[in-house]
This record gives sequence, structure tokens and C-alpha cells, in this order.
Amino acid sequence: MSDVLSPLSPTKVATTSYGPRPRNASSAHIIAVTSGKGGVGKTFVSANLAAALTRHGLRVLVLDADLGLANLDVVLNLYPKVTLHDVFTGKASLQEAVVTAPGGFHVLLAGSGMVEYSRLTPEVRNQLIHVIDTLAPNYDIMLLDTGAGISDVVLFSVSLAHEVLIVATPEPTSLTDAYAAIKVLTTQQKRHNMRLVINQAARPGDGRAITGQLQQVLNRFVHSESGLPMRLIHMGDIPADKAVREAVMRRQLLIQASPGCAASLAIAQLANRIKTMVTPTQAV
Ligand SMILES: Nc1ncnc2c1ncn2[C@@H]1O[C@H](COP(=O)(O)OP(=O)(O)OP(=O)(O)O)[C@@H](O)[C@H]1O
Repeated sequence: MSDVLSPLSPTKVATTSYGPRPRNASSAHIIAVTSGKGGVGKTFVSANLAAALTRHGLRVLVLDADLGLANLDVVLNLYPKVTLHDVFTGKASLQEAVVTAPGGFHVLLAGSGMVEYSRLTPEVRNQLIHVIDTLAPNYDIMLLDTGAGISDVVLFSVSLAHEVLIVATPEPTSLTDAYAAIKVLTTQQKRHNMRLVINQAARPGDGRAITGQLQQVLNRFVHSESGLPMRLIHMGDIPADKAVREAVMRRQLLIQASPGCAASLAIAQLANRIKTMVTPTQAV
């Protein structure tokens, strides 16, 4: 397994610096669902995790923070009349833009192909902060489904979250990019722990081994160089499952379309862990 990570090397990081915001106990626990590489399953995880958390009685909102190339609406088979961009431009209110998704959770969708929102302008910054601060008191959990990579918009969206859930697949390219993202978030945002879910895992135990190896590389290249402590927490593995693609093609939530399949069971476990994390006093 260590061969998988051996090509990893110190990554040159961008220079802009944002910090994670402090947590307000009376409002939502904000979790950024992000990834180094695109197409690894962030939106699939965000949507199904939100539905699974909603089944626990939690008030959940997913914000499509992939501002330039949003597609949460596609996965959820929603045709929004109002999007985040209408809120940003003052054409609609936040109340009009928040809609209920098939799993019973709330979503705030963003349009696709909006090149003006693919860059972090002061306006995008201020609007995102305003939207999140206004909505947070109404929810227990907010998931920010971000774009992939380490662009300014992605890093800024992540900085608005209290926790970071990195999605990666076991492929070397995905792990290399996950490492780069974790390194940037550690050094720029001074995050001391981040959470990792391995999607499309081929074998049970893959994720734990991968997390251990990524942790070793981080210790070697990030901790030893910067002195910053960094703990990577393995949150679970979601197996590669053909039921996922079938559900995506039918634009259904996996946990509704195939509740008993291996990937649905893994999502349920992930939701249990997240619930325990955000509501520790109710943990069983
Ligand atoms: N566990 C899985 N098993 C099988 N296929 C999967 C699994 N997870 C995701 N996929 C496939 O990967 C595709 C991409 O997933 P998704 O759109 O959620 O990725 P993403 O990280 O949000 O992409 P982007 O970076 O473009 O926003 C899905 O449409 C699905 O077909």
C-alpha cells in the first residue's frame, strides 16, 4: 500500500490565508465536504449524508458551494426557480431560495456556468458569509458541498466551516490531490484535524490504511517543516457500488432507491459518526 503514496512530495501552496471561524454553540455545525480531485463523489456523499442525518431528526441544510459548476440540483432532480445567484444579486430572498429536497432536508442551490462566481471577489466573499450567518441559526448541521481543488473560492468556502470532511477515492491521483488540499488547509487555515472518507473503496480496511499512510506523509512533510500538528481522522469507507451509478442516473437518493445496498449502509454509518460528532451529549 505504501507504494500508492510514495510519489507524494511536498506541494507548493497558494499564498492567500483564511482561518476557520469559531463555532457558535447555538447555531449549525458547519461541515465543508471537499476534495482535492474532482468527480470523487462529494455531491453524492453530501446529498445522501444529508438525507441520512435528517432521518436522525436533525435539521440539515446543504449549500451548493460549487459556485461555478454546481450540480446538486441535478443529483436531487430539482429544478430551482431561484438560486444562490439570485440571492447574491438581490433578485430573491434567502427564504425563496431555500427549498426542501427529496430526503426532507433543505438545500440552497447554485446555478451552473456562472463564471463570475468562480473567482473570489469581495462581493462573493461577503455574500457567502451573509448567507451562511443568516441561515446557520435555523439548522443543526449545514453541509457545504464545495468545488474540488485549492482555488480561492474553494478555500474560502472551507474556511467558513467548523469541520472539514475530505472525500477521496483510493486512486493515486485522488490521494495526491487530497494530500495537497490537506496540506494547504493545515498551513493556511491552521486546522489541527480534518476528517477523511474514502469513497469507491475496493476492499474493507482500505480507508484506514490509506488514512494512516496519508498521516505519515503529513507528519513527514507538513508537521516537520511547519511545526503544525495535524490529525487526519478516518470517518469510514463507502464501497464502489453499482447501485450508486444507477441511483445517480435515475436522479434519486441512493439511500431511498437502494436502502440495503453496501454503499447505503456505509452512508448510514457515516451519518452515525457525524451525528455523534456534532451532538456529543446525545451519543449512544
Ligand atoms: N461509491 C460509489 N460507487 C460507484 N460510483 C460512485 C460512487 N460514488 C460516486 N460514484 C460515481 O461518481 C460520480 C461522480 O460523483 P459526484 O458528482 O458526487 O462527484 P463530485 O466530487 O461531486 O464531482 P465534482 O468535483 O465534479 O463536483 C457519480 O455520478 C457516480 O456515478
